[in-house]
Amino acid sequence: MTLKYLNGFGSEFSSEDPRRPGALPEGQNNPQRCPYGLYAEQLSGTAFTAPRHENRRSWFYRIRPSVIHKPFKKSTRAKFLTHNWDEQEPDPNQSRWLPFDIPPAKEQVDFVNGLHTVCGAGDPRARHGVAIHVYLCNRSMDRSAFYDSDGDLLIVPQQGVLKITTEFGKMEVAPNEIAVIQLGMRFAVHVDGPSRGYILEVFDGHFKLPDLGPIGANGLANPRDFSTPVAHYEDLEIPDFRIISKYQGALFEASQGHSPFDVVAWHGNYVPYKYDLSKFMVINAVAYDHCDPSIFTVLTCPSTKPGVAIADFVIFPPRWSVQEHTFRPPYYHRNCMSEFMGLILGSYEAKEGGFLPGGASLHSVMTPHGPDDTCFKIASNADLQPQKIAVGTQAFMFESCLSMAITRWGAETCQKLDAKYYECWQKLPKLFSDKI
Ligand SMILES: O=C(O)Cc1cc(O)ccc1O
Ligand SMILES: [Fe+2]
Repeated sequence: MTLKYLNGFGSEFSSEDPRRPGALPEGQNNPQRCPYGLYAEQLSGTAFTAPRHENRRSWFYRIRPSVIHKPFKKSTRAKFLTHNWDEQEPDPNQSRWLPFDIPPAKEQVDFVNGLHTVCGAGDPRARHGVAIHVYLCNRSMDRSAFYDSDGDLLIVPQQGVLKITTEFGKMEVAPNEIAVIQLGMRFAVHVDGPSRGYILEVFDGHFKLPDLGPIGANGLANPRDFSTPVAHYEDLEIPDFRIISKYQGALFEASQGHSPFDVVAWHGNYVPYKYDLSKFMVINAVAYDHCDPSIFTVLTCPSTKPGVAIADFVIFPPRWSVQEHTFRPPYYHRNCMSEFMGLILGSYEAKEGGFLPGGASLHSVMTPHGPDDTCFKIASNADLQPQKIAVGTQAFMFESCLSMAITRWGAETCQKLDAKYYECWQKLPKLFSDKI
């Protein structure tokens, strides 16, 4: 079935399941009795009093209000989900992980159980911080839904299509697309087989489109290319349906006797959405020199300091490289921000090998990094013709102003950390001479 979507970013949407025309109350949010005997429920994504341009909320018209559930109890799911940033000694080294293993078919793992935290910083209780997780799973969530009370989730599938049922409706998210499920939104993930991807969780606030400054009114990720599901309800009595909440870094679950995906109509501007990365309008240098990668920012979660992001989601899309008299790959650098990178498809221009789809790297605050020796040699001697950076590649970066710690799972348990990563720079030659 081809799913329908509503297009736009930050828009006021309204949607009604076509099976119940007129379900959305007209002219008011809280009629004394809602159409079809539905309950009205508001989901607030910002403080009631947030300035109008930032205010986010949606109204659900649902078969039962969310409050009908038994008490939450501590959950034993997702053993490697953590916000304990003190499990390991701090490590300023360059880190690179080989592709994370998806569990074999004999171990049945769903999206929630398959959440593994790699690194992060901050505290959801102070509502400030980030966590970077990978999901490694092979079966669909069954009679359960998940929501995050700590932050927004930006989900980057690398292998396998995610079929995400949300309170707002359904969306399908394939590799090279992303989904954002914001604070508190309930969802369940169905998969067709082995599935792997990355998740950026931000505790501070919501993702925005970056300002475009002199770029003008159009470019980068265009608002009309973001897609939000349309209302779709199920009216199901299900004994012991589990609502799983991530709350203050731990998982809790509550039992209820019905599906939470019972929203017949909704309206508002606080919604889940997806975006196809191939739609990104790439802008870059067309004369000389290497632009900073902020030119590829898809979404940003700003901090309170102007221009400084709690986390940016940046991609490295296929594009033409045309700069004259320029070393075209990423420059060598040390950054006051943390750079976590992953690879969705293909290969990354600064690394010839070792950085593979489904793997990752972390270059922490002020940790030096840049092209490996092979890349340096090739790029320093290349004939600078216009060159297409191959279609079928997509690396990305979660860049954060926070100094992130690696978890025990990331450092040890996953057994994917490449102890030889540093070697890729050791053969960089000394080229210094007395000739200019
Ligand atoms: O380190 C990286 O590979 C990411 C990156 C890419 C780039 O083009 C410039 C700076 C930068 O940090
Ligand atoms: Fe970098």
